[in-house]
Amino acid sequence: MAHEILIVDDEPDIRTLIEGILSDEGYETRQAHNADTAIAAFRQRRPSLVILDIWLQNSRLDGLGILQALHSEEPVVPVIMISGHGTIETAVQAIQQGAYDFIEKPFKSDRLLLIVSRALEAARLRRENSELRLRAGPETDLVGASGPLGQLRASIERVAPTGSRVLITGPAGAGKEVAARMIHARSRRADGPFLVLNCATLNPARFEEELFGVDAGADPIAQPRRAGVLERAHGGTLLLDEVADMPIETQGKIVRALQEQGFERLGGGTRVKVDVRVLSTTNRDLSAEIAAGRFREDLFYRLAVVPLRVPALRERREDVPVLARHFMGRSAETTGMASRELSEDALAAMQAYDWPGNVRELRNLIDWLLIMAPGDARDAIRPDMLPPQVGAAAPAVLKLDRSSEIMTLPLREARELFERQYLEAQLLRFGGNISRTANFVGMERSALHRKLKFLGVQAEDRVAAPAATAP
Ligand SMILES: Nc1ncnc2c1ncn2[C@@H]1O[C@H](COP(=O)(O)OP(=O)(O)OP(=O)(O)O)[C@@H](O)[C@H]1O
Repeated sequence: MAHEILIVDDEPDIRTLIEGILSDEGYETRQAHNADTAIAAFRQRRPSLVILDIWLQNSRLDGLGILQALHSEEPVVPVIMISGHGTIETAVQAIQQGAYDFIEKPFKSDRLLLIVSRALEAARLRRENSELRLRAGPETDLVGASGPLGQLRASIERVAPTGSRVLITGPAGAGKEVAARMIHARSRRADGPFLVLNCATLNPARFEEELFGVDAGADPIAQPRRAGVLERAHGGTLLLDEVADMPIETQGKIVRALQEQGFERLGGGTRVKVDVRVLSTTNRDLSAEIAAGRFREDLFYRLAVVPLRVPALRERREDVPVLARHFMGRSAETTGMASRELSEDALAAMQAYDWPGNVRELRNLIDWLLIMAPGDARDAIRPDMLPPQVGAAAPAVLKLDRSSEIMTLPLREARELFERQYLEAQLLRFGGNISRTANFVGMERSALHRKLKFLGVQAEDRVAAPAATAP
């Protein structure tokens, strides 16, 4: 089927010109002239791609605003910005906010067609990649080498065989679901089912039906019996994902179900006895939810028999290289593409970045790099191939070639500047741990201490966390 492209520009001539170029190549097109018509057209039917002018007259939002609105609904549809004279900076900003590329006015038809076909190809690969990832099955092991992750793994190994209920907290994308799958996989229920009930996306009106199931109606063909997740998870594990979003009325019912290891189906009242281990996750502060009257305290104590916390990725930067290589391997395997090396400099830049989206963001970045990074599969990924927000976090020492500051200094000061930046970057990589940093940079611990003091580098001397041990 032909790709359909939405052209958003306030000038009818430009829209007609672009439409002509695209339809000669067999693309279908639609047009919009301002924010409202663009968003309406987008909602009416998702296009394969959007070509979007930055500066629009008589429009509620400019190109950047429209980009944000479209991406909040559908982040995978590629958007190509059209920049006029004086809007290049905005175009660069648009790329930082997720636009695929930009094209400058006046443009040649060949260039437009090239960018369009590349954007469509990249979107196709991304789609295939995530489909393949789903087929490859979810992770059931927390990958990582840092002290905090080692401690978490050790706690999981200890709690998994006990059958206790576990509440897993931590920020979005940090790996809470992976931790839950790991608990199930290492428990005596490993051969039983593992089901996830996402409390955040479920319609509150359908919650109890999903949880407890429904009895057959008077006419069982019209309304057959439907088992809920508690029943289907019998002999296995049920994960209540984002449990803070469970409606308060349902919370009371689940307390009773947990207490009695049984419940009644809706619509008929058949009593069902089940043996299910319940795990739950949340990225909210449940004590604040309890104080605000949105979460039942008795449910909290039932779910949080053992509380576990998955730390944010920026609290365990040592995991970044291990995870990045792991995802590169997995992504290459599932797509059949050749895996790419990640240069030490690129990994150091990635370690310095704060990862607001945590491991999920890192995983998506690796998928993106495998498909989009320029150069041959044999070339290592360098820091300049990283997206701007990640590259910008690179330690100053990696950008020396771009800064002329060092050339204006006498040797002693230049050396000190370099040493300071280099050691700050290494400390960041090793999570502030002096022993590991000293080991890596090839200095005695005490000598490194002295050097840091001399250079005025603040260093928290954290002791290496104990390695993960089995119970
Ligand atoms: N330590 C890890 N090892 C391997 N993969 C991981 C790890 N942590 C996270 N992932 C991967 O990162 C992605 C996000 O992880 P997960 O869904 O477990 O996060 P979450 O904390 O449950 O997020 P949310 O709160 O948004 O549901 C998944 O693709 C998962 O496979």
